[in-house]
Amino acid sequence: MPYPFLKGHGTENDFVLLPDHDGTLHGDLDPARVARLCDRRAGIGGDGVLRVVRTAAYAAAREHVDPAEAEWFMDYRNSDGSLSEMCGNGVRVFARHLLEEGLVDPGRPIPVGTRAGVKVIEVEGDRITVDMGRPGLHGATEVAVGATRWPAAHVDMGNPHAVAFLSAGQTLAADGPVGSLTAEPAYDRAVYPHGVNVEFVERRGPGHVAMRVHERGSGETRSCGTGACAVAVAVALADGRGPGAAVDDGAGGAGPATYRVDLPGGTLEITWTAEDRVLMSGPAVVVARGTTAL
Ligand SMILES: N[C@@H](CCC[C@H](N)C(=O)O)C(=O)O
Repeated sequence: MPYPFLKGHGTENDFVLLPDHDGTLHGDLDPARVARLCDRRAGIGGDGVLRVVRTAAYAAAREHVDPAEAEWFMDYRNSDGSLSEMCGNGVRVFARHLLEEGLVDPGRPIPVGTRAGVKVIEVEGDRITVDMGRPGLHGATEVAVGATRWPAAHVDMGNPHAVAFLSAGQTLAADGPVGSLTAEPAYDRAVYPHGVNVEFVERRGPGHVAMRVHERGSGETRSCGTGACAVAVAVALADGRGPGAAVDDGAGGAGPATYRVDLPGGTLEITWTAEDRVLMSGPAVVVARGTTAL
C-alpha cells in the first residue's frame, strides 16, 4: 500500500523521511526495506532513513528518551538498514521537516529524541544549530587504507568515530592515499566492536579543515554531521584548545574553539564550548515529497 515519504539533505548527506507519527505504519521497517528505499537506482535514494515518530508511540524510543522531554523521535537507519545512535545532518533535516509541517512551535528550541538522547535544535533562517552534547574522548587508535596507516583519535558523538590526520604533503584527493573510499578503511575491531565512522582530515588554515568520511552502514557520504563534530574536537585537542585548555578568550578565560569544516557536500561550523558542549551549525532542506509502495 502506498505511504508518504519526503526527501531532504543537510550538506548533501541525504535522507528519506518516513512520517509515521503514531508508529503504526512502519512497524515492519526491516533492514531490507530500508536498503530498498535508499537504493539510488531502484529506490528513492539516500544515505539513510529518518522515521518521524512520536516518542510516546514507539517503545524502543522510550528506552532512550522521556516523551515529556521530546515529543518527536528520529528513528535513524543507515542505508544498509543498520541502526545508528545519532545522525547530525539528519537531525537538522528532521527539525526542518517538523517546522515546515507545523508540528513544532516556530521560534522556540526544538527538542528531538534520538538513540543518543535528546538533542536541542535552534533554527534561524537557513541556519540550523544543534547542541550535540558532550564528546566522548577515548584516546588514540589507528586506521588504514591499503598499506597506508594513520594514527587516529577515538571520539564519540553518541556514535563512534575515528579521526585520522593526513600527514604533511598528503591530500584528500581521490588519487591520494585516501583513495576512492569505496571500501571500508581498516580499523581496530577490538576498539570498535560495532563498527566505526572514519574521518580523514586535511588542515586548510587556522580554524579551518577539510574532511572526507567513510560512514558505518552507508559508505562514503558527502557529509557527516557527527563526523564533522568529532573532527573539530580532535583538531581542537591537537591545537591545545577546547574546554580543558587555558585558551585566552580575551576575557581571561578558556574560550570556545570554533572550526570551519569543509566537506564534499558543503560546510559546517562546529564550536566546542567552554562548557564542554559541541554545537553544530549548517543548512538543511526538504526537497521533495511523494508516495511510495517500497
Ligand atoms: N551521516 C550522519 C551519521 C549517520 C550514522 C553513522 N553512519 C553511524 O552508523 O554511526 C551524520 O550526519 O552524523
